[in-house]
Amino acid sequence: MSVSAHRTPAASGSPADAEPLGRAGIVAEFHDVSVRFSSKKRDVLALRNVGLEVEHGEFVSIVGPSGCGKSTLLKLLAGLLLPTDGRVVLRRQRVVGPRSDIGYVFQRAALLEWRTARGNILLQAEMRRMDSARAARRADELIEMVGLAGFQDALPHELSGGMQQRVALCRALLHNPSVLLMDEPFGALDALTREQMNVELHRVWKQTGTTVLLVTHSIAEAVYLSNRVAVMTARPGTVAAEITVHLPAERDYAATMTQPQFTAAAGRIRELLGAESHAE
Ligand SMILES: Nc1ncnc2c1ncn2[C@@H]1O[C@H](COP(=O)(O)OP(=O)(O)OP(=O)(O)O)[C@@H](O)[C@H]1O
Repeated sequence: MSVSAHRTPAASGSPADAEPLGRAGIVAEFHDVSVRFSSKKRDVLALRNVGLEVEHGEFVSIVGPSGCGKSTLLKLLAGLLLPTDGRVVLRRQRVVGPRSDIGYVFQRAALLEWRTARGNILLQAEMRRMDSARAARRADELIEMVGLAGFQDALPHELSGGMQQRVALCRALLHNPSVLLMDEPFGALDALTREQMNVELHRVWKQTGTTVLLVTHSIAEAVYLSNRVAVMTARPGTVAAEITVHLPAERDYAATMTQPQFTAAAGRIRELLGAESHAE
């Protein structure tokens, strides 16, 4: 199938542009980005003129109607797709192929069944040929940080869904990526586990200082976790509004849910999404 939003050639990734682009302090940039998927059967304009910037250390969530191109945005930043128009920039270099300086967490943990939790985390190190002693130290630190201590030798089937996602999170953070991309990482978990994972992710984000771009369908999750929430329109998706979340860095879950800053941000996002779902 020929698609105009090309999958990028494997194992490219070296930035073509030597001159740094964009502004210092901005890690990820989408400039006027459009993506069209064209095949004999279908022609889909998935994204239209998307503009978004993510600062170093920021936590930005992306919300929007189903099919508006949220996952496509993450794939563009990872270099797994190239835009039809516009420019995607990561760490001041244009994305021209798969980038190794990102971490990716998906809805399903996708762990190797025959490897222990620690073995799954260290897979990242093996694929990247990282120094094994350093990787092992980092894996142990992360296991401790996400509360998996005592389960490092468990096989995936011995872990709950939440624990499996913690393993996936450790695996994605092992190489200290410049951006952590998370695509509905807690969508398959029950509501209570999801809340616990939100609290843990917030703590891990504060501890590591990693820049995070999270795709979610949960307004509460987006507001609780983020500095900023980008709200997208229905397809062709574009960023309709950016809501800054004015919450303290310390966020107790239950208390946060009732804070006026939380309800104001969540209400505004709900309004914007409601307007979208009624749009033609
Ligand atoms: N590889 C592809 N080839 C053809 N069309 C694609 C491809 N990837 C995505 N699309 C289309 O692009 C649009 C955006 O898809 P995407 O998965 O980015 O949306 P999304 O907002 O993440 O959706 P959801 O919230 O339902 O997961 C959809 O219409 C989808 O069918």
